[in-house]
Amino acid sequence: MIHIDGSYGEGGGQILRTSVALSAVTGEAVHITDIRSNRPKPGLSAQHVKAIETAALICGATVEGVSIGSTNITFSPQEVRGGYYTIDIGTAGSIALLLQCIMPAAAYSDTDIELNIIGGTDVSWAPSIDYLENVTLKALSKMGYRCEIDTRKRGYYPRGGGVVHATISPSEPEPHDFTEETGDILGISHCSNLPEHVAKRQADSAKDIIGKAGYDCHIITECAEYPSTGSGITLYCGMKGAYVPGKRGLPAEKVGSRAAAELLDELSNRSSVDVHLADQLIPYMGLAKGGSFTVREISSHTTTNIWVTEQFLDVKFKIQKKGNMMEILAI
Ligand SMILES: Nc1ncnc2c1ncn2[C@@H]1O[C@H](COP(=O)(O)OP(=O)(O)OP(=O)(O)O)[C@@H](O)[C@H]1O
Repeated sequence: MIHIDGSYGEGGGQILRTSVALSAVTGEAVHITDIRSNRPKPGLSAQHVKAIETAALICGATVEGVSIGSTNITFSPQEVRGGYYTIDIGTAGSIALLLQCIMPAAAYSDTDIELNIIGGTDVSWAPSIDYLENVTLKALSKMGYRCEIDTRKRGYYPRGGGVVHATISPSEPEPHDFTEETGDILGISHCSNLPEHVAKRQADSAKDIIGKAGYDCHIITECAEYPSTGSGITLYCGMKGAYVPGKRGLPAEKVGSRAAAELLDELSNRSSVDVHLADQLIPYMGLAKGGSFTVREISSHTTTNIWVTEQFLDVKFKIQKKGNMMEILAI
């Protein structure tokens, strides 16, 4: 059994998700202690419990200590099984983060895994569903990963109620050397149960800033009446993205301009991936035992994910400076 100190590095939810994911892939049981000790409310929250339970469901794992507030769990997996699973997170807990915990192992199933997930699609401190689809999954497809996402309803904080259908097909991760991709900036600006001009103003202010920086951009707007109320914008270009959720009291123009500034910051150097994608690629590069990318800076999520991945897999990551960027290679 592998022991993981959950307080290592970033000490948040990601150590837990990556540990459970790689335990499910390798079949090695894992005991995780001091879970989320660097967060104001340590231990498992509802969305972490749901992620572990879903991982357990798809690989027939027995678990111990999986309840809200728990700081210690044991996860003992068996074989990953294909099939159709319905998962209700019950809150606006992030569907993208639940998938982060499931996706590595799901690729090792003998048949497709179909998931119908109810929860949050556009919430804070997590990738938006549009980021997952247009940045993360696009990058992973270059490594042979196969997952289709269909967002049927968006879910915003606090009610959630978003519905996403994900189909993951069997595949083996392959090494890929990511290089800078240029092109037009694309985006999706959306709102639910709010006047249509909210989505439009978010998009217009982003377009204005992006245009002044000399890029062409195409941002679609979406206005709907879903069970929850909210707004947000995701912009992307190549393997880089920026997501900003709307917030009561935050003008729609600010939401759009923040997303534009964030993406332009990522595009201002020749790196191949953005700071968030960098941490998300690590477990797949570990499984592929190879590949590389450049990024403008290394986050503590990335160094923490490297550490966790090295605990489970026979792989080493090398970090080196490359001009004004950092390069990460899996060996
Ligand atoms: N705006 C964003 N765009 C893309 N990805 C994001 C964004 N914000 C956060 N992420 C990703 O979401 C993940 C969050 O990991 P983290 O450990 O903070 O998880 P968490 O479970 O939300 O943390 P905790 O619950 O401990 O507060 C990381 O993979 C990070 O790259």
